Amino acid sequence: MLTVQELKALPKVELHCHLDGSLSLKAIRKLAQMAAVELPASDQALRELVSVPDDIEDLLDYLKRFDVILPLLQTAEALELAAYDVIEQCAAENVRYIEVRFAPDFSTEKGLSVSEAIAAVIKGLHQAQADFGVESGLLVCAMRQYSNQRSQMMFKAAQPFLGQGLVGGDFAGDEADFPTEVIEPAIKTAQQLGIPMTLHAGESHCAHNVMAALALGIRRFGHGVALGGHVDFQKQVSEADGVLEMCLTSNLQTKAVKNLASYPVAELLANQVKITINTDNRTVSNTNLTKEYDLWQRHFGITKSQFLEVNLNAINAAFCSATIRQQVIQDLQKGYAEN
Ligand SMILES: O=c1[nH]cnc2c1ncn2[C@@H]1O[C@H](CO)[C@@H](O)[C@H]1O
Ligand SMILES: [Zn+2]
Repeated sequence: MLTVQELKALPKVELHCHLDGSLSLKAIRKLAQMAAVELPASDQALRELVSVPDDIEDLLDYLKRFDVILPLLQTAEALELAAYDVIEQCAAENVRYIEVRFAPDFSTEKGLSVSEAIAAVIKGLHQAQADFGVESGLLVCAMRQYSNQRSQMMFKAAQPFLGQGLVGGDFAGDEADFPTEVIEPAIKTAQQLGIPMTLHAGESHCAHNVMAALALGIRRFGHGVALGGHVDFQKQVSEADGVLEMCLTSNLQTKAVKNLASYPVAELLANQVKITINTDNRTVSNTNLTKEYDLWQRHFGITKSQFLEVNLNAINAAFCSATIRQQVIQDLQKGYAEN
């Protein structure tokens, strides 16, 4: 087994990380100061406020934790600082490329436009790239519980940022009550606008949401853990070269799986489904990528050469440019040979 230090040093690629769920306590304090919001004085109390305990009920319960952070992300300055903060954390665990996602519609409460919100996050990502050398791309999340019209407006406002830092789109939020069929019109609009799409699907015991997304031409699935036990579906995903953005700690917390033993890693690997390892929300889930890798090696016996494969799956499925892809593949191969 690799030590935590060795895991931390390995170059990594992450495809599934929410900006609003991944802020350091230091950044949260700074943002609260900027928004004139009072926070608990002790870091322990603050962590309890912004992270989930183990005994939450489900995804909707999990999503309530974002209510503390979102009021702090209502200005361009705040969003820029937040994006910079997430990349700073990624640099500390040698992430070479990351796709960071957020919902612009959640940052318009105080009059910021969707375009201004996106521009601010991209500015923070670019500044951090210059300072820390971590390549990144932005994904905009539409929310499943919003109307198709609202999501379509968001994607239209986002589209001009493609090639300027924006690399794709997503749907997050309440998957159980708003299945893929309901959001299909907005997905199609995004695709017509040329926005590469990933989708939270198969997170809330709804394997069919993955299949519905696959039928729409989508090849990246946030979580996809509900495919466990559905061998036919797994084979279809594998044949279509689909990739799962798996987030173990988050899935245990939201009860997407009952326990570690029922996490379908062996099954997915046996059926050649490509998987990637991600945090989902560093702060809300109280994790980081190194911790996730450690869980994967401890509980599923994933080896160093499999970690390389997982990272190659990620960079090959990433919505980055060919130049970045080549550079990151080189970094991965060099890093795994050396470490
Ligand atoms: O695991 C998840 N499943 C579904 N939605 C999520 C998850 N994590 C975060 N969000 C939602 O995505 C928004 C934009 O980042 C967050 O505000 C949260 O509501
Ligand atoms: Zn997510």
